[in-house]
Amino acid sequence: MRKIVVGSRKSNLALTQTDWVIDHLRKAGITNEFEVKKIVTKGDQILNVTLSKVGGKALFVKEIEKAMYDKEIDFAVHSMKDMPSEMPDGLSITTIPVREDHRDAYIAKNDIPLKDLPAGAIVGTSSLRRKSQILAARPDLEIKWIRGNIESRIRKLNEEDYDAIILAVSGLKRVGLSEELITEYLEPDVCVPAVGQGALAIECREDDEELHALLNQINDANTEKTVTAERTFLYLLEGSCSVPIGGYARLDGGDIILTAFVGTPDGKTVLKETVRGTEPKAVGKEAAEKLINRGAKEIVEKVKEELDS
Ligand SMILES: NCc1[nH]cc(CCC(=O)O)c1CC(=O)O
Repeated sequence: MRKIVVGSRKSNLALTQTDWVIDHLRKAGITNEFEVKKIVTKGDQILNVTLSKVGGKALFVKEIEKAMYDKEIDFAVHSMKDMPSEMPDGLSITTIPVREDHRDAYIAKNDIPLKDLPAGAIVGTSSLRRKSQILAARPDLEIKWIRGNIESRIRKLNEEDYDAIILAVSGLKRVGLSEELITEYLEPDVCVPAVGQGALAIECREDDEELHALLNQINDANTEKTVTAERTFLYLLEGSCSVPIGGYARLDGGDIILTAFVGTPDGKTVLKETVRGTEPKAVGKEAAEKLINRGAKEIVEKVKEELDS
């Protein structure tokens, strides 16, 4: 029986996600041997600059994709929200397992609620999407960039001058940190999450049909539907996680309900649309068109120009 080699970044989050997938494949009855191969990516090496300035999420996936082309690895597990909206030739996201919590977590020193933070309090995040929405709710706060893995952000909250930080609930749970750290769960009506947040993307060679059949055992049709609606919207806006875009879709009976967000980094303009429908791509497209009609493309273009300069 074929041994399957899985590529993973070295971070605790990446290794945990990879182990989660292998564990679920085993539980689904797959008896193949699995080997995990650790790969160091550029994104892991560059820690002292704003992520959006150095090329965004592509930095985390390039080396892994090369290993896949070279057949050094057979598949890789990524955070869905780190996946570019377009995939390189010959590789695709073949499998989407069931989604973890989609929300952002607000974690404050001394558990002070977001509405009670004093003016000028410092909130740490390196995401323009989070910055835009936090400033929209609280224009009197200060946003300060914070980098590093989840564990080191929690440490920086305790040791540096941050009053609060924002992290994905899913990441926190996956690395085994306690949800008791969370002061508030930010529902999508307060902070629309990143497209794909909480979901995993399993990427492999398009022609590896034997592997597709195995991986299909852990595909989750509902997550696939909602993530497809979200990613269609992201693709049509030519967005990535380095610009202030968010999208979250849920199911209501047979309907998909997508809330899509585009804002300016200063939070002064916040555009949101909620679209309901039955076909994921049509829902994503309708949300994109509605936001584009309201000037979303111009916002995205302007942010991209500022990041380039
Ligand atoms: N941007 C980094 C990143 N990429 C994926 C996750 C975990 C969240 C997820 O699984 O979607 C995180 C951490 C965070 O945003 O707090």
